[in-house]
Amino acid sequence: MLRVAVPNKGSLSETAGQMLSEAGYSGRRDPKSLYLADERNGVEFFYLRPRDIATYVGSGALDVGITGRDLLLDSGSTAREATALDFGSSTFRFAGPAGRFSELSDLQGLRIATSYAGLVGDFLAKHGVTATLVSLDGAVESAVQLGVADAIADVVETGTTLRAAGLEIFGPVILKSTAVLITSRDDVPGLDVLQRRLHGVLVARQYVMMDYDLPVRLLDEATRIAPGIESPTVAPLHDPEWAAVRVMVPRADTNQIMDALYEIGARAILVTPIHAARL
Ligand SMILES: Nc1ncnc2c1ncn2[C@@H]1O[C@H](COP(=O)(O)OP(=O)(O)OP(=O)(O)O)[C@@H](O)[C@H]1O
Ligand SMILES: O=P(O)(O)OC[C@H]1O[C@H](OP(=O)(O)OP(=O)(O)O)[C@H](O)[C@@H]1O
Ligand SMILES: [Mg+2]
Repeated sequence: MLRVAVPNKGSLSETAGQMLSEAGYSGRRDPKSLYLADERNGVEFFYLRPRDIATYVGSGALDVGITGRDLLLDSGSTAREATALDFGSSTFRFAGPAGRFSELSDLQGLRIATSYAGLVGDFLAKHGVTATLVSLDGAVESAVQLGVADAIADVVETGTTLRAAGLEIFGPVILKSTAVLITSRDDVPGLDVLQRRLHGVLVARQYVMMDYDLPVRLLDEATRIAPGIESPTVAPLHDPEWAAVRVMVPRADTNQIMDALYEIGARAILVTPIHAARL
């Protein structure tokens, strides 16, 4: 059985569970369960703290896991990123009292609070800055007001937490993070199926199916607007001058593509969601 680590709590937990469920795997009913055997799919799920997942996967105790790229790098584990999963996106940034800092070298000799000492320590060393890291478990934004640090380095999503604490970001982007599938071996039986299924979920979320009718002479022009993954499916209509076209388009571009197709003469343009995909 493939042994998979899944976040049991925190920002990544709910969406990771949803993705696995959309990929056809069983999910735990009790949010406190730490283990589930999905016999039908040949997979065992271990629900662990996201921060610990890279350690389990890197050691070989578990085959694959879902965690954050920032947590993977912070852990120093030998596990590697196999697939980016397109949720739980954030940036990792330095922040300090509004107006006080403008560049990385301003941190020389100061105290930086963070829950990601490995990641921040590596970044500072690479850029030749020496600072004292103050390791905290969370709610790092309060560290400056409370006087235990001069600046912080933390996850920023909307920036609301920073602003509320009177802080602003400065200096280079330390990391762009997202949820990732990690592994330390390529030869695990069942890993390819898991990856293909998760990729299918991403495709189903990122694309919609578009159907429309079009005069045959306009097919090339329409294909330039919506080329699809391989190429659109074209079927004849009873009227020999018209065709029915079916094509996948990126969900985010749906309305622009519909407008452009209508403009050149497409009619009966219909959009439907994709529930599952295997490309
Ligand atoms: N707004 C966010 N806040 C925190 N983490 C986020 C956010 N958006 C994405 N993430 C990602 O979630 C992961 C953090 O996992 P973690 O378990 O620490 O979640 P958490 O929401 O901070 O939970 P907790 O603080 O209760 O432990 C990191 O990879 C981080 O980049
Ligand atoms: O930019 P924002 O949208 O405000 O989100 C970022 C905040 O969210 C996370 O905190 P979390 O709720 O995980 O608490 P924690 O700091 O205790 O982990 C993170 O550590 C930041 O504090
Ligand atoms: Mg947190």
